[in-house]
Order: sequence, then C-alpha cells, then structure tokens
Amino acid sequence: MRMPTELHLHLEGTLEPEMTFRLAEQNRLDLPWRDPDELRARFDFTDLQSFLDLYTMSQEVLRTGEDFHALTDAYLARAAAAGVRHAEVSLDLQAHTGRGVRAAEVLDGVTSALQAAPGRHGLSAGLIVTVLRHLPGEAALATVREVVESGYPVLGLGLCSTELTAHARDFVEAFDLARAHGLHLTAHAGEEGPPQNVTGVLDHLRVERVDHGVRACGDPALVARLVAQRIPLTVCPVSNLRLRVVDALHEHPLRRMLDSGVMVTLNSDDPAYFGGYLDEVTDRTAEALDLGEEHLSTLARNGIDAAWVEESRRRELHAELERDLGGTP
Ligand code: HPA
Ligand SMILES: [Zn+2]
Repeated sequence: MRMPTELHLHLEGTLEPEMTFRLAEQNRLDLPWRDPDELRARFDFTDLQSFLDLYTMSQEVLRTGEDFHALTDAYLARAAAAGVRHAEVSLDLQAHTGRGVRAAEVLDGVTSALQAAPGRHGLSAGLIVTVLRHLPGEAALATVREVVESGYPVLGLGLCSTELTAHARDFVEAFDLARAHGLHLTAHAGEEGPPQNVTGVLDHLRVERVDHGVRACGDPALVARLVAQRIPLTVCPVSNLRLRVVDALHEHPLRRMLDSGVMVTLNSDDPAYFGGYLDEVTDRTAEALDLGEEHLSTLARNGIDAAWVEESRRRELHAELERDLGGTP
C-alpha cells in the first residue's frame, strides 16, 4: 500500500550525493569527499546532531534559484513515483540566507517547482518554512516577517534542528506573527527531546501538528491529550532508526500509538540520507511492525485529514484512496 500524503519532508534532506556533486561542479565548489559513494559512506549517524552536521555541510552546494528548483523538482518526481498525491515540504530558509543566498532566490526556485507539480507530476504541493531552533527567537521572527512580506505562497511555519537547547517559548513571537498572517503551524518536538517538549510546542506555539512526537509515549496524560484533541503526529520511523531514537524498527512505538488512537501519519523526513523515500519507508515499517491493511489505511486516512488542503482537495484525496482500497468513496 502507498501513502497518499507526505507532510514531514525536508527538501534539503532529499539532496542525493549525485546532485551534490553535480551542483558543486556547476557552482565551482570543492567538496571534502572524492565522489558520491564516499559521501554516502558517511551516512552512518549516531544521533540527530551528527546528521545535522553533514546535512548542513552538503547544503553549501545549493546556490541559485535554479539549484533549489532542480532539488524540489527531483523530490516531486520521486514522491509521485512513490504514490504521493499531496506533499508539504519543509525548507530551512535561514540556513541558506545565513550563508548569503537571498531569500527571494531560494523561495522563487522552490515555489515555482511546487506550483508546477500538479501539471508536471500529478500531485499537489505546498511549502512549510522551518525556522531553526539553534538560532535565536529574534532571527526566527525576522525570517517570518520576511516570508510574509515576500508574497511567495507559503503554507505554514515549522521549527526544527536540535531540541536539546532552546525552549519553545523563545519562538512565541515568530509563531504568533505567522498565525496572524494565516500560516499553518507545526514544530519538531519529542524526537530526541522529552515529552515536555511536545507539551511546550502545543501550549506556547499553539501548533496544529507535531513533527515526530514519538517520545510523547513516555507520558500517558500527554498521549490522552493528543488523542482527545486529535493532534496529528508526523512520524518518521526510518529516520528514528537511523538517528538512533529507536534501537530497532520493530521496537518503534508507531503501532502502539496508532492502537491508542493517536492520529499518526507516516513520513520520510530526510530520504536521501536515511535510505528511503515514502514507499520504502511504508514497506519497511509495515514489515517490521507487522502492520496490516487496517493499520496502513488508517495511516493513509490520517495523512489526508492532517493535510493543510482545501476541503474539496481533501475529499478528492479521500475518494482516490477509497477507490485504491477497493471500497466505495
Ligand atoms: O529529524 C530532524 N529533526 C530536526 N531537524 C531536522 N532537520 C532535518 N531533519 C530533522
Ligand atoms: Zn524532520
């Protein structure tokens, strides 16, 4: 079975080593690796930070609007092949402006590719700008201001990078400004950090979804709240395995959370680094956790219900899914 939506996907995490080398040559940059295989051999991570270090270094090759367009278009082609019908992709805008690439250049490249997605690849797509938790709250606020004033079509605001330092409170102003401009809101929490971080982004940032959130499992009252308030979690089991949030895929809490009634969705996070796009993530997770048709169709329906789409598009996605499942729409 294939998931119709992907809601937790970092565009920079789709940068395949072959593209890294192609863009380095095009932009006349030296890389510290000999070839794509040597870079790929480094994809052996011990935790989130060890991944973020390499992910940040590789992104240096993304310089022009065309580079961002090519990256986005390549992901959309791969997502369409994986059966994705609607994608919400995250972009670490500050990581690029921080090294001197203009925000308009980045946003132009990404949004032009997303807008062409229905015609080119047969899927709908939107953009989530993610602010970095290791940077100050004032920097997040300035980025949100720049985004809302830019006029580019942005669907939502997210928060990512390491959870082990700053507090959600530091980002209240940025999230308030985004909300006031009609942006949807999400934040990474409860990946490496404790259940309190999930509560923090719900209470302080008033997010609609939580990215990862798997460590909420350690707090039954929080799980009950997630169920009662139907707060979607965008869960990424293969990412959690590769960043050692879990020791083995069969120990992942996804199935337990689903069975408890949590609105879990399935996602790939950084597929170029973790060895799998959403089709592969679905197959590996289903096999490791012995998920049957019922669990998988619940994950698929949750993904559609959690998507930030117009109701007419949601009905269309549901109708297609039910047709694929062989039932009546
Ligand atoms: O899994 C992640 N967690 C936090 N930040 C990230 N940025 C890319 N992937 C991740
Ligand atoms: Zn993520």
